[in-house]
Amino acid sequence: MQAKQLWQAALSDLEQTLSRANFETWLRNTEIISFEDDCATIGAPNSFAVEQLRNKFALQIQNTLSLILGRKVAVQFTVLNGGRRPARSGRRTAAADRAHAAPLGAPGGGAATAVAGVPQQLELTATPEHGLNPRYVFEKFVVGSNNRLAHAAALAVADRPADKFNPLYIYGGVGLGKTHLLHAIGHRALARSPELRIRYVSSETFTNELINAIRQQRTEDFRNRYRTIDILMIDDIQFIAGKESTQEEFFHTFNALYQSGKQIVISSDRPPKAIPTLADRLRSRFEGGLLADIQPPDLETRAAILAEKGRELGVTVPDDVLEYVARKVESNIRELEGALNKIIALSQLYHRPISMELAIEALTDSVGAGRRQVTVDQVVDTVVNYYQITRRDITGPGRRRDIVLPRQVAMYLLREETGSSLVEIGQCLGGRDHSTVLHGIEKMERQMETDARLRGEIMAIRELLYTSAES
Ligand SMILES: Nc1ncnc2c1ncn2[C@@H]1O[C@H](COP(=O)(O)OP(=O)(O)OP(=O)(O)O)[C@@H](O)[C@H]1O
Repeated sequence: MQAKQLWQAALSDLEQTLSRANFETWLRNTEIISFEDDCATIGAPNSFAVEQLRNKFALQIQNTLSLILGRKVAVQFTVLNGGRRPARSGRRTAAADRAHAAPLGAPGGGAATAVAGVPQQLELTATPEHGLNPRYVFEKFVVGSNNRLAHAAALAVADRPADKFNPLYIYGGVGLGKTHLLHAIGHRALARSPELRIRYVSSETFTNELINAIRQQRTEDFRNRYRTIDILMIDDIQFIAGKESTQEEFFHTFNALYQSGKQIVISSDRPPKAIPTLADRLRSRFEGGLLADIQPPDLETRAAILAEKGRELGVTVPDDVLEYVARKVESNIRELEGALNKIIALSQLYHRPISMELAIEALTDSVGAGRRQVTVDQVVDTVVNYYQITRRDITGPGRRRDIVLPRQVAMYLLREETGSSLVEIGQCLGGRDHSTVLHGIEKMERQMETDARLRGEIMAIRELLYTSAES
């Protein structure tokens, strides 16, 4: 379990530094198999995933683990032999099988075993039919003034679908609990009426399923599947904005569900009117329901959330530590959890009690260190070297594609790796307007969803960046 805590802390970090698509595809379903002699053995569900991890993410994973522990560690990858095993044992779950798996062939291997008192809630698998994550329930959602309306509306929808708030559109910044609320609606509605057909889906999944259906000439199946759902929850709708055929299909799905009295719940990082590429008719449909925002939590709510996360992990965290962490990480709850996970990981690895001293040590060494370690100049230099252009090219007025792409990559990486504001990024790239920077970043995010080559380039630049930042 100590190894498991370490991996959980690393995943929290990686979730923030990798794109969502990369994290969900390659990292989400990994597990740590052993951590011995400063070598972590990470298991992935199949050999293709192992290859991807080894080729594209090894360095970043190694750096993240090294940062958490404050010393250099090695990493190796292997295929999990428990995760996709045919269900021979009948009653036992795949998770239980994994927990009792025989050594997996890694040096000193052997599955991590649970430590008494620490629940297995870190298991992040979701059941396939409705896509709900068992961790995200109302009981574990802390209500504060920042999310009160969204929480109340979500409860009402779960208890009386398609009654008052249809669609329910929940919006707010990254990592503030939108996904958690969507899943919670699904769990509660199912607990009340198990016969309901419920589906949680990210907009990427919706888009991919649509694309596959078109490719396989099975759009009719696709429509039938979606139009017979009682509660459809679609996460991060901003990603379908700009994708015309997806929007078109979603519009029809939306109408079909709405007209037959079914509930639709949508989440986004911003209100409909702030998504310029959203088709007008979709925007007006969304605005016809309830728009509920989630703001960043205040200090008290942040501390309460941390206490809840500690409880979930079966760990008692002293109040002063809760407050310290809550003061240190202000905006993003995912980051808040990551900070707590790191403290717990250190405490378990070194057999030290959770104290202010340990918390200060853990957070000074590693919270956000992956990001803060690199400077704006390092990012720009690494990008221009990688694309073999000059600083003058990237800061100048040139509009050639071979200059515009590196410039937008630099915008994206400056935002992701240094946390600079749009205005600061614009300034360091030749005095560009913040809206140009925003456009550049959004374009990269969209393109990365479908363009494997661009994803590879960005990954390679990131690796160079961290390698050079280390030396
Ligand atoms: N009020 C809360 N109480 C307890 N946990 C919370 C709360 N809000 C967020 N969290 C936790 O913070 C983490 C991030 O939340 P979530 O994934 O729901 O954010 P999000 O708003 O969907 O982010 P994104 O914009 O990246 O999709 C989750 O682990 C979630 O459980």
